[in-house]
Amino acid sequence: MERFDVIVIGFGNGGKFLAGSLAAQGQRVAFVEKSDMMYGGTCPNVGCVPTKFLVNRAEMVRIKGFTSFEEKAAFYGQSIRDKKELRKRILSKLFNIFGGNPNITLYTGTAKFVSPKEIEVSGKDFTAAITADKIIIDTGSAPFVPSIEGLKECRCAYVSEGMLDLERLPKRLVVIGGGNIGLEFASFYRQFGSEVTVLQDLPAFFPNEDDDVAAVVKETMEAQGIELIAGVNVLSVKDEGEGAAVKYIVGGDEKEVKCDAVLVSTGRVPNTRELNLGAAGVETTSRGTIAVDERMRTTVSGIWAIGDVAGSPQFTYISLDDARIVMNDLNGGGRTSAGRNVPYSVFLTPPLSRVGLTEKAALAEGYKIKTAVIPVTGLPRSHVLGKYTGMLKAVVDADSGLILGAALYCEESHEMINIVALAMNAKLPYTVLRDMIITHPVMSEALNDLFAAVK
Ligand SMILES: Cc1cc2nc3c(=O)[nH]c(=O)nc-3n(C[C@H](O)[C@H](O)[C@H](O)COP(=O)(O)OP(=O)(O)OC[C@H]3O[C@@H](n4cnc5c(N)ncnc54)[C@H](O)[C@@H]3O)c2cc1C
Ligand SMILES: NC(=O)c1ccc[n+]([C@@H]2O[C@H](COP(=O)([O-])OP(=O)(O)OC[C@H]3O[C@@H](n4cnc5c(N)ncnc54)[C@H](O)[C@@H]3O)[C@@H](O)[C@H]2O)c1
Repeated sequence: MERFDVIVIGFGNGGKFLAGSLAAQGQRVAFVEKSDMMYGGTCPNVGCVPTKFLVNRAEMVRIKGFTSFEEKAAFYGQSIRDKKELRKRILSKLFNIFGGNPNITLYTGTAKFVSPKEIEVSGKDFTAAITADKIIIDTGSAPFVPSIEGLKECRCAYVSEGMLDLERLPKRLVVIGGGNIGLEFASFYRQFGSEVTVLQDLPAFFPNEDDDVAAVVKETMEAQGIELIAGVNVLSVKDEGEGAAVKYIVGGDEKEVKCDAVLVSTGRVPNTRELNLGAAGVETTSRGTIAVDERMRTTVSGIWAIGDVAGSPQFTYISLDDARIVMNDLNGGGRTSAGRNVPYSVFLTPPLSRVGLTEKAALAEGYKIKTAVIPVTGLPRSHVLGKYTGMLKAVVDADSGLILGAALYCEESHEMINIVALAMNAKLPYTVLRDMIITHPVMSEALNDLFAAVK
């Protein structure tokens, strides 16, 4: 059995950071990744990067002025092929990222606990037994597929990963599940030229936003031609000719929608099944995620878990931040995940970005608040881009003047939101953003206007 100082299971963003950082400290690291198609984890291969590549390509349909479905379908097919090439380039770069590092041994195989300090790795043509006093689990998550009649057998039903390889543009796409994945795919497929219907089980879309923000985003998506149907119970998905028929109930009525492809985006479940956690005594939560404390320590001393598998917010930068917390813990620091401000962006057209509390959440938490809401129309950058859609909203603590949260629904909001998050993290009063000198003509100037409107 080969002995290491640390075993890192899973080549996600956090795992990559830990393997590199620990090796730089002179520790001998065994780095285990199950698939040679997944170096780098979900984000660069089948998650953030390919989807945002397609968001960007879909935007070009308008710029290039394609009008017929055939032109759009040809451009879409080429974009998927370009995306596949991009993945190959990223994969080979990530495979070689630790090449020549004498402190890192990369195993391409599935890791399974044999005891709290021993791991068996099963690769294509080898089995290895390895041991270390410290083990970090970063095995991520996989799509959850609900038990809907006919869904698993349906030839044209896909989860996000399969959909990202589909070279034929569906004329009609049905999306089951209106979360981040469902809405982003709905948005870029619509721009590529598909007719899109999103079926959401919850009574409303954007349940984490205030009603005024949710209404503007919904109206905009509908104006773009995306059909958003909430409060739905999907009954069945059946092959029909080359496509499928999806039956559902809404408001007591049974309905049917026909389509060429079905995207199933109904959430993701943690990858724990193959780990044989019982052999190590590592406990899981009622949601199936690995139970961790605020330092990402599991219930077994010497074993940590990070990212999606540990039930953290499912973002690649949180996998990284969890890893920073583990690194800090290993070095004797006291950093925890408590009170972390987690901004995020949903890459719609335009993107919807959020940080902190909504108005309704702030009131529910007992804050005395001031708010500001401004439209995007009239901002200098809007004129430059010719894009006038959206709104911005901020919530401020009336007593302290600190920013409690913001929703930015506008072009470039995925960049702007990090400025607001910085101000919140640094505990700056809202007046700092109101009065800050900001270059021109950029979308961030809107932060001057937004915080000037606080009342
Ligand atoms: C379509 C899509 C779009 C997304 N878009 C965004 C976005 O725009 N921005 C954003 O921040 N987040 C986005 N996410 C979420 C983000 O990709 C994930 O939250 C993030 O990748 C999780 O990182 P992780 O380190 O926890 O796990 P992962 O990146 O999933 O890495 C886990 C790795 O562990 C490996 N593994 C699993 N089991 C084993 C085992 N037993 N042995 C060895 N290896 C194993 C897996 O093969 C995988 O490579 C998106 C996700 C999807 C699916
Ligand atoms: N831009 C980003 O940062 C980004 C983009 C994509 C994904 N992600 C991450 O990936 C994670 C997974 O995304 P996701 O969209 O699969 O999950 P999600 O949890 O965000 O959304 C799933 C949605 O499907 C609905 N649903 C569940 N079962 C259903 C059913 N039977 N019928 C109809 N609707 C149903 C749920 O109510 C929910 O709204 C997200 O949590 C997100 O953090 C992030």
